[in-house]
Amino acid sequence: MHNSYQQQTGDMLQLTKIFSFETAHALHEYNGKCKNIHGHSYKLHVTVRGQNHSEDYLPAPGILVDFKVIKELVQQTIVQHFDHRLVLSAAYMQAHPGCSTQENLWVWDMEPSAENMVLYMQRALRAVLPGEVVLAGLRLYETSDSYAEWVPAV
Ligand SMILES: Nc1nc2c(c(=O)[nH]1)N=C([C@H](O)[C@H](O)COP(=O)(O)OP(=O)(O)OP(=O)(O)O)CN2
Ligand SMILES: [Zn+2]
Repeated sequence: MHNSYQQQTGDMLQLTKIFSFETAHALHEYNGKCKNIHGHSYKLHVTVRGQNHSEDYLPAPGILVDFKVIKELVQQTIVQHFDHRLVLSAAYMQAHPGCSTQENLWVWDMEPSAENMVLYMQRALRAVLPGEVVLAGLRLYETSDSYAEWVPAV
């Protein structure tokens, strides 16, 4: 008899935690309304998986990594930095110098598109994740029907 977590199938055990934050941005050289400063209620889905899949089940306390640990790490490395911030590229700032007086401004070398944000987030998070888990994916919803996703190379 096998327990619920069966190595024989080669199945992967993953955990996902979802975060929300509000960020304003603009896309330099974008041909459309997103060239102007506007905000999104972002949703970030953070998925981790275990490094070691040799057990039929997880011994007590039965968890891969505490959801609380993921929560604290993501809050510290991502949410705190993005929430209620205005993210603009250096190129955008050069074209719109008046924005520099904004107290919550965060200037990036790159454009703060969903793609570049998720790339930044995977770098930041992979640097702090505990050894027993690896980052298996990040999905950043900019709107309810648009998201950028990072998945590791196989
Ligand atoms: N590949 C990407 N395309 C777009 C990005 C992005 O980050 N990556 N970003 C934007 C805007 O910042 C914003 O997301 C657009 O929001 P919104 O206008 O609400 O989205 P839609 O165009 O899908 O909404 P409609 O209201 O249906 O026009 C644009 N593109
Ligand atoms: Zn936008």
